[in-house]
Amino acid sequence: MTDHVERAGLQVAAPLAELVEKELLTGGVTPQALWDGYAALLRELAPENRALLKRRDELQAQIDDWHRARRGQPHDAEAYRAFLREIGYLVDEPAPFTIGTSNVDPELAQVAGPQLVVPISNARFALNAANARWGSLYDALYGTDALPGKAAPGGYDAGRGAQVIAWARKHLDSVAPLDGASWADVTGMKAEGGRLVLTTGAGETGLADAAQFAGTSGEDVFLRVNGLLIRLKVDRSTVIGRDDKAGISDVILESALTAIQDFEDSVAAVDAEDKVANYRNWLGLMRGDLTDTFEKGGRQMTRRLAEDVAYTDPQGNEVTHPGRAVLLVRNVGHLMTTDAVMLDGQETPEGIMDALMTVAGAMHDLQARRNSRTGSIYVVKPKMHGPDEVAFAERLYAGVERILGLPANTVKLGVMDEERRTSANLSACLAQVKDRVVFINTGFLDRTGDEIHTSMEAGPVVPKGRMKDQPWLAAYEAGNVDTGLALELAGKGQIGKGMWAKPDDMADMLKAKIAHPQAGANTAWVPSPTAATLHATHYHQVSVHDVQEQLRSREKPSLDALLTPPLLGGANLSPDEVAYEIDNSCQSILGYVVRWVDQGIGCSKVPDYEDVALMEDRATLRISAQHLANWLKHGIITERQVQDSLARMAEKVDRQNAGDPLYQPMAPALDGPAFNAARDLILKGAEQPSGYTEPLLHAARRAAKAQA
Ligand SMILES: CC(=O)SCCNC(=O)CCNC(=O)[C@H](O)C(C)(C)COP(=O)(O)OP(=O)(O)OC[C@H]1O[C@@H](n2cnc3c(N)ncnc32)[C@H](O)[C@@H]1OP(=O)(O)O
Ligand SMILES: O=CC(=O)O
Ligand SMILES: [Mg+2]
Repeated sequence: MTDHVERAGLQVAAPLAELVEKELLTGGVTPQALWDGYAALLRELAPENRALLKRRDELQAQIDDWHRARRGQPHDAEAYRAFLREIGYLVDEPAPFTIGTSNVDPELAQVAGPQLVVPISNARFALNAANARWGSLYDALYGTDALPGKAAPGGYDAGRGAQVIAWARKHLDSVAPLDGASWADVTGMKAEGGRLVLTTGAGETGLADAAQFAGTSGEDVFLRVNGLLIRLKVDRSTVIGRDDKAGISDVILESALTAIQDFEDSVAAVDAEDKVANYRNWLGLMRGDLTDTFEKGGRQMTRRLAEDVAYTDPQGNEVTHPGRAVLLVRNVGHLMTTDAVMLDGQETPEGIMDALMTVAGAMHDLQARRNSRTGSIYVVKPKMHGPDEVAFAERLYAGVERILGLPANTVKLGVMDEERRTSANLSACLAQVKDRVVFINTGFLDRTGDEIHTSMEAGPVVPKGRMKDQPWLAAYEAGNVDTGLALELAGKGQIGKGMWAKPDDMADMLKAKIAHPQAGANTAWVPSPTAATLHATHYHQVSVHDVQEQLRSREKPSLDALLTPPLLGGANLSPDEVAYEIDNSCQSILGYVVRWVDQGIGCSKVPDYEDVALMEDRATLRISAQHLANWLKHGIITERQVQDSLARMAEKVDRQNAGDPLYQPMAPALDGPAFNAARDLILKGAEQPSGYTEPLLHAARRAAKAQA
């Protein structure tokens, strides 16, 4: 274990003490004030944190007993609802209130657009995410499967280029139409008398909606569609601009309005060294001086944060527009403890450490205001169960503000709606943070894991692929939007939707993810900058504001629908279906866990059973592990089948990773920390707290690090 030093009665890992004392603090906060405040906060809150986790376990035990006693009987929605109310899982609706969060940047409060998520552990990616505010539509279309076919290798493929240009022109015709002409006819563009004048073969024309003209920079033209900027880059010196009638060399979209720098499910951080490296990346982003030097395409390059974008508006004013996404930071949840800070010989809650360290780091931005122009600090809090846990978060961040001398509610909170007890009591949860909440996001991946775990004893659940058709999911997604609208979150923050987990499948994303703005969400998660740029086109097509206005009057989904467990019931599964499901889940569990445990990679593109690259993180792992644990418990599958599948799938995963020089094969030994963790996640899945994967993953990664 890392050396510890004593600070205000705490045992603090030496690298963390060094970070705090030499780099982290600003705004007149002294190390002594921080350590004193931290110790007092821990004495007050750590016991409460433990009590909240105990309460989770008690409720789960009562729910398990209820289901066991009714095994084989049909689901009785009324009795179940009454029972959940009696045990305190369901609480009363709060007294009427509305959300009162203020000082929120327009990227969260007013404009609808994509939200990118990125592991904080990778500086190169973290910088890229910040810079993903702007992305080339031409590149996003050219280099992915968004359009049929593929670019021919070696140099610019003019045929592919023509496809890209045609798509982009058609898109502009649909979202920024011209008066009686097509963008494909345009041969020149100029600003004249505050209007955009476009030359075509048939003469001059303008935008059908003149207000969509946002300005110019040199020959470049800026349009604004539903609040998002589109830059038509004009450069006849490039291969594309030279052959383009209007000289347009690229169409650059305002893409990731916001990005979440993630300390949670996409990273593998298990000790003080890992945490400090991650805090340092966040600090660099907040100071604005983070850089990363790496080799790409045989060339050494250094990545740094992008500059703002300047243009002249139609009235002739010089405008500076952000060049970077507004960054939020996702802290860990309430579950895990850390030995980076010990109190009275005990590990302390990691969430308390994250709160203090990430908010202290973000204070560097409060002067410069390069991230938040309104002087806010945006924290995302995951995996909270119900109003008491949200109230605890409120006290935690209020306590952090006091220690750091920040005005109340400087810290804004994004609440992940991703545990069932939160979805079922969402208004009561938000009442606890009503002046700080800045987003509610349906983290449907964790939510699916919790759905399975909560009803573990109720019976076997449907196959993973059928989860999305279950009543609870529709009620959850709609209920989140309806609650956000009813509490007047619109205009003050984000009503968000979940991740697109197939980073290589952009054609499908283009078709499917328009459903998110159409459902009234003013943001939704994407896994990469390219996906952000393509998803931005959906917000051009859909006015989320108009959708939200229409949704206000719809009937709220029923609580009973939300609480209907996704059970298989009498449905029969063929042996082939069962076998496929086991192999598919074992393969994805192994594929993810082996990189997590052996290499400390918390989020990766894992080739699935059919070699399709899927984004896997801890939430997708939680689903697969809980799913198999549930089928095992109810005899749909046997332990023997799981063991056999794990052995076969380990060989498959070894083959899929054969090209990675750092990879340690799991077969034939099948007894390394990674393989054992994967097996335990299934065989001991039912007894993991809320079905979480962190305890087993952390233990295995620490063992692997110790072995190395
Ligand atoms: C349930 C939940 O909690 S979901 C939230 C957790 N999930 C995430 O955070 C997903 C984030 N995404 C990722 O980590 C990555 O996209 C992965 C791991 C899925 C795929 O990574 P890779 O295989 O390396 O991606 P790929 O090779 O397609 O792209 C690499 C390029 O895209 C960039 N990139 C890819 N994803 C991201 C991202 N999320 N943010 C910033 N840049 C990114 C890389 O920086 C790289 O560009 P560069 O070479 O110029 O630096
Ligand atoms: O955090 C996101 C999720 O889907 O879980
Ligand atoms: Mg989650």
